[in-house]
Amino acid sequence: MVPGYREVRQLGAGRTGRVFLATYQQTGAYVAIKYLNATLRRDAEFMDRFRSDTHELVEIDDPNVVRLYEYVETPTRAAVVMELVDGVSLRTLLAEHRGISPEAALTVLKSTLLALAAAHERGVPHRDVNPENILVQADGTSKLADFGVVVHAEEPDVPAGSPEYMSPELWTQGRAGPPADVYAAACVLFEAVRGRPPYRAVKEDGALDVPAVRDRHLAEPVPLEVAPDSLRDLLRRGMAKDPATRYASARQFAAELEEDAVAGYGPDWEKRGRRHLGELATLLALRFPLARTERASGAGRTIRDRIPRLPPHLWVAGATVVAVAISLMMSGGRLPPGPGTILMPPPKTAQSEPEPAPVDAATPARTRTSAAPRRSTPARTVSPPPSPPPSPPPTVRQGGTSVPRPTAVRAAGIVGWSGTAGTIRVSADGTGPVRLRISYTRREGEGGAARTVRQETRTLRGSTAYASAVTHDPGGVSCGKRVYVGIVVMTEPAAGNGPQVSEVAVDGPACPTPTPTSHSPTPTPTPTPSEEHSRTAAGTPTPSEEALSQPSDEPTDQASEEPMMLLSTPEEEPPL
Ligand SMILES: Nc1ncnc2c1ncn2[C@@H]1O[C@H](COP(=O)(O)OP(=O)(O)OP(=O)(O)O)[C@@H](O)[C@H]1O
Repeated sequence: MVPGYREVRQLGAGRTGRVFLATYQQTGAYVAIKYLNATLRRDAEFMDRFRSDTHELVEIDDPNVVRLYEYVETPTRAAVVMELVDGVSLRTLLAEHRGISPEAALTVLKSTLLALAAAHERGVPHRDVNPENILVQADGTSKLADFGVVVHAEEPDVPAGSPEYMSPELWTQGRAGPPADVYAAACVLFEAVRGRPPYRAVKEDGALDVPAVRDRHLAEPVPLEVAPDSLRDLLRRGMAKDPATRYASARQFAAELEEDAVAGYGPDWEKRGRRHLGELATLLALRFPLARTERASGAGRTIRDRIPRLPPHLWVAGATVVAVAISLMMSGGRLPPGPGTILMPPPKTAQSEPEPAPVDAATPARTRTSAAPRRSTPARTVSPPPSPPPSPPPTVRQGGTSVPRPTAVRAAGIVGWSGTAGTIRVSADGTGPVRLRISYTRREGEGGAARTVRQETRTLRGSTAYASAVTHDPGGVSCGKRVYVGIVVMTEPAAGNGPQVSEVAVDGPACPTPTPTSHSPTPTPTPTPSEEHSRTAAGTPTPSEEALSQPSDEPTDQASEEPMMLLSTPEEEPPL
């Protein structure tokens, strides 16, 4: 294992290695660690190139790129320590939902192209852009992972990469570079809207027919006829067979995408796209890396104990909120109990416990490239000593390289959620930036599915304890109807207690009672016991709600600097 980190559980394994969820021991911040597999480690050419790429990659601090914190190489391991993205891959999302809306597909593509532009401008191609390497978060933003980590094919004469996304010049001349990345990104756009890659061919046994896929990339026209009109130009130029007629750069592709998207879908296209993506990702929240974290380590044993006593009407399920709420509980979330808080029972079937992570603590670190957030000095690679020292060096960095110190978010919580207002509290172990991703949901009645009606992102910085007020217009409620208005809060870096969710019932006004014949007075509706835990849509705000209310809270998907109240005294830390 990488010195200085504690591995929590395996997140998955692909063709290039295994990925673990881990914490940085000094701060408790979550990270993801990828161990490159033996095939890659034995490939001297790959390793030389990858080592040199990491010098550039650690310097890239871009919201569209999964941040690379450290690259650590020992005689027996090569590990990439990176930002943990609490989300799902675009591959998983597409497998569940088939195609996504053109706006959502364009949103993902724009982020991917901006990530590529950031890396290309530092001279680093990605080499394997495909839906597995694009990670989508609950707020609909996405990040590109795995720069430079590309596996060689087992078949002879097949270049490294993923055949369904490989450009003609990569097939014929092995030329990986920015144009090939642009081509692959356009293939991802096609797959996102159609639910399948542009060129597919399978053998009788169901395995990919690689030579047939190659031929189709080389000779078959781009299947534009099955793509929405507004995407055709982008696909035509993005997937041009000749790199000279393709977009000149990822940045140019992104700029033209913006123009076409505005022309085709209006100025709000990205807001809608992100909202759609966020909804789809949120439905898969149980698969987020932090969804099972504390349960896996045993800390979730008292899940039932943490469920506040709720009236029966609050034990209701809407698809989105169920998913998030279950993930919250499985991650050991502790919501402040209150009448407006909704929590779901844990699933009936137990999830299997994770495999213990491989431990390699005795192996001395030999090469280490690292980045601390906002570090300005270039990363350095330490040359391996002639022979490993007899005992492992302390986890202190060799050669003066620094270790990442991302601010860890200890906990987040939602206090006093009323459907129209509430306060999000966040405690962190440092003053570095913490992004709050807030989604507001609404369900029509008990059996209704939750819809995300609004999302916003805020950035908190400069303190270790925050209270950030939110206000929300839950919309109208018809007479005699009840809706459930929810708030889902995630942080980046991910909070130690996982995503937070709270939901309240909001009742519409009483319907007028029909009085067919007489002029007898209309009976006053008697409040049901459950109404003690609801508030009416037209209800008068309580004094505390008034105190929290802010002027019109326009929906925004843009990151914004949040004016906030800083809590400086320890007792004012969130009650989490
Ligand atoms: N930085 C990260 N944060 C959160 N999850 C991650 C991160 N990097 C990878 N994962 C997840 O870990 C799992 C394994 O990833 P890995 O990159 O090894 O496989 P892959 O991308 O599916 O395949 P390949 O190795 O062929 O690129 C995937 O589910 C992926 O979504």
